[in-house]
Amino acid sequence: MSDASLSLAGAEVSFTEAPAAARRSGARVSDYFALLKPRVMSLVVFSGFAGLYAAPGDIHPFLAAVAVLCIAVGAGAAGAINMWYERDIDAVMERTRGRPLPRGRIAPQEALAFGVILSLLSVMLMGIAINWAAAALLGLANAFYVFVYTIWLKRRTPQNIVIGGAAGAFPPMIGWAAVTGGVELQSIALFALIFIWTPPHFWALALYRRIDYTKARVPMLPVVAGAAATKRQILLYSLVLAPLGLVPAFLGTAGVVYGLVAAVMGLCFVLLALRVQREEGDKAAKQLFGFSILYLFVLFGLIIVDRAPGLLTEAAPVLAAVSWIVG
Ligand code: HEM
Ligand SMILES: CC(C)=CCC/C(C)=C/CC/C(C)=C/COP(=O)(O)OP(=O)(O)O
Repeated sequence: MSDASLSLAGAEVSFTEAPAAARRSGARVSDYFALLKPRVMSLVVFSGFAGLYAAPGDIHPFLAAVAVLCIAVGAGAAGAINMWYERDIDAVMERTRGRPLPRGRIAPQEALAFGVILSLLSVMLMGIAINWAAAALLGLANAFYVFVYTIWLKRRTPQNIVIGGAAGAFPPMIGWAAVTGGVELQSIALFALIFIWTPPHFWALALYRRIDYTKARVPMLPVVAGAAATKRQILLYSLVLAPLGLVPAFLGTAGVVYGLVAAVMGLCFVLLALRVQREEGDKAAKQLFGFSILYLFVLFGLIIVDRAPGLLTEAAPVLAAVSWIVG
């Protein structure tokens, strides 16, 4: 067993590498599943499906399911490679030290092989079964997350997620391309929505997890520029996001119900960002992080529902949640 320790901002941080034997044995299906970052993947799959569902044209339901599976596996595989590359910082951060690699449940080379093989399989399957435009976009998103965000930017600049966040904005565009075979203004608008949503989504979390990032020496904005500057940036992006959320309604990707809900939720987003700016503690930042996730789920949910009017009644719980938050 090897112990490692490092001194950061006056604090002694130590972590322990798991024994090699533990790294080789005992990996369960659940450990491999955890490598796919399943909770983040849920929203990736949802937004990818919304892009597919909203696109003009027909796709056989079986092929639609294959396309969504490819998006899910491709995104999860990128997450596995990200966890392989970041196993050193994941071992230091409280939020991530329970992951399979720092816990020694899976050997690093196995995680890497798992991620690379699934990445290649998802892109190949998308190309062969669906079309090569969707496959190219999936490969690009995967490479962007691994090479641009994880390897190049994350440890170098506080703008890491502004640029690298493009990776997570691809899924609706991939879903759209699975149906149409191309990229159009409407799918670019869905991409832009997630792209601008990502910085407030992540900086809200980074605000209340900044000790973790300081320990791990990751130059996230709250660590490098401080809380006040981060809060100003969050507000700025929220002010751009609120009107951007309306664009799918203007472009006809979604209807009036979507437009109204997007307006209300955009306003709530800005109000919460203002609260983050006013408050000293972490409570408002935690609320904004949670709300950011609800925001995307609801908007992309309504893009789906607007295409299938019969589903509107099934969206009642979501609308109830929105009115609860507004109230
Ligand atoms: C570079 C861009 C992004 C960064 C840096 C980022 C960062 C994070 C982090 C650190 C977490 C906590 C994860 C955990 O410990 O489970 C998180 C949670 C989450 N993210 Fe993001 N995120 C980004 C983009 C996205 C995108 C594009 C989506 C989906 C469209 C997304 C969906 C989610 C969801 C659903 C959660 C909640 C998971 C949970 O329940 O903990 N994120 N994000
Ligand atoms: C192929 C495809 C569609 C890819 C999309 C991948 C995707 C959802 C990227 C979003 C970026 C993300 C979740 C970053 C997590 O940050 P982090 O890696 O810094 O988080 P961590 O600290 O939890 O590891």
